[in-house]
Amino acid sequence: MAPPDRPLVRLLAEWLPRQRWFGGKHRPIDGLSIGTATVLRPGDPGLHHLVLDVAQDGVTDRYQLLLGIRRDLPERLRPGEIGRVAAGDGGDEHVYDAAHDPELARPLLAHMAAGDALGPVRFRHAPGAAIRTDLDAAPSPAEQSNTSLIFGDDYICKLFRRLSPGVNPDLEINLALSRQGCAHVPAVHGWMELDPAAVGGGDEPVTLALLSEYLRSGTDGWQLALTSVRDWFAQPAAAPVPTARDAGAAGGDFAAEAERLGAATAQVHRDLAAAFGVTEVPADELRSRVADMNDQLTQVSAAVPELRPYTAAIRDVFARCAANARPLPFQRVHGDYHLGQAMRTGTGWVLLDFEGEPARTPRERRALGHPLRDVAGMLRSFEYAARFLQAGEGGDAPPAAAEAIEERARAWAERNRAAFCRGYAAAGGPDPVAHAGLLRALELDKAVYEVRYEARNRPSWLPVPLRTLERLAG
Ligand SMILES: Nc1ncnc2c1ncn2[C@@H]1O[C@H](COP(=O)(O)OP(=O)(O)O)[C@@H](O)[C@H]1O
Ligand SMILES: O=P(O)(O)O[C@H]1O[C@H](CO)[C@@H](O[C@H]2O[C@H](CO)[C@@H](O)[C@H](O)[C@H]2O)[C@H](O)[C@H]1O
Repeated sequence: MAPPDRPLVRLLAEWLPRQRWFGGKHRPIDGLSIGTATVLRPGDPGLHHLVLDVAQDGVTDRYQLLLGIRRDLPERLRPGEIGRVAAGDGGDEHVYDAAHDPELARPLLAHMAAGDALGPVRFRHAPGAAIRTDLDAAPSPAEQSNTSLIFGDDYICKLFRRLSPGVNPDLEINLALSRQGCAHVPAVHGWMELDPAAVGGGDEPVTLALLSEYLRSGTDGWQLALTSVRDWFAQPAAAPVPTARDAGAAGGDFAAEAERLGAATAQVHRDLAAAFGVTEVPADELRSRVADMNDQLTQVSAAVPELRPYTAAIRDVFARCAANARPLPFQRVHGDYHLGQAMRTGTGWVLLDFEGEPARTPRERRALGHPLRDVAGMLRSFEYAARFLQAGEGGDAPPAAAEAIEERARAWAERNRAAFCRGYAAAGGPDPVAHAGLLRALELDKAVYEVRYEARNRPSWLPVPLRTLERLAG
């Protein structure tokens, strides 16, 4: 038998940067230590909850890991293998990411149903929730900033990978919206949290996981939008280039859904305002936000040279927004709103993932903002859907065909953007048309964020936000 691999912390430091959800892939790890280690299930297979303190560039971020330990690792669990460590008896055992092990996921439900506390890890259920404990888990195919487990047809349990101090806004907002009777969020059944004393204090427990109703009939907005774009591009090449108006004649039109999504967004904004309040902020506050937008622009153009041709034009738009600043109503918003954060179910649109942008600080994620910030996020997403397929369809096309594809992409995006804004305003949201300068600045700010996000996480997608910058910044 081969000798055991290196000590666990060394294995983890090598394994972490390869994970999709690891936020520090672009920086070397200077140090890694285990902050807390809690046995959730003894034996073989064993389940341990770890909080990892990862030091990078003078900043320590906290991640959580459900660590599985098995003497023999079945083939199906190999993709999650971290390595082998020495066992107490002189032999060795496999350590792996247990988020993908159905046998080890079941105890999480049982602990939530019972409201257990194991060391600093506490399991909670929502008032009145009776959690089923007989369900097996399968990993969600949608691996994004976090990792989710799907329990039968009933629950989805999101494990927050990077931990922020205090209550995670996703739990905080979902609970608050449920209390408002909001029809556009999934029911919360339970959650996991960490005693703050175990990680250096703080008043609030640290949210570890969120167990929600699984929307089994739902399809996420990104997939629906791509299907529509695909239909639209599949029109015969000889057909006249469509305008935004006649894009609706194509199969798979998305505009009616975009309009309904706009209306659902306005209703959620209204419920957020009712739950957390609205504050009228002075013009100076908006100018200070624009200064933050300029700071982000400076940082991203230093790191991503492809952004530099657009920097001056973006700054001009930001400057105009600051010059026209006036008092505005600010409130809690979604904060990272895009088509992948909304699911169309049999009864309507449901909004997901109120955690805010993964690269932002906890303070920024909970900060009040203008609701058009979310509108801007979704408008960007329509551009993404149109341009993402355009890259595949138009990549090798001769210039004339590429131009036709570009016009089709633009027509699809324009039609759906307009429909979303119409639905949003008709349902009582601030009219996007009446706030065009603010909206354009917010869209550009999101596009700059996306340039950094893609450069760090999915470099092959970088052309997607860049492709829209010329028009948006011009
Ligand atoms: N309640 C739910 N029911 C069904 N699918 C869901 C649910 N919540 C999330 N999903 C699926 O998981 C994906 C990622 O969820 P999300 O909360 O956005 O996670 P992340 O924070 O990792 O981005 C969504 O795009 C959706 O496809
Ligand atoms: O969903 P997350 O909270 O993980 O958000 C991050 O990842 C998103 C991608 O998964 C990213 O969204 C960008 O790509 C989407 C298509 O995949 C597109 O619809 C969005 O408009 C675009 O911003 C999001 O920005 C990031 O925070």
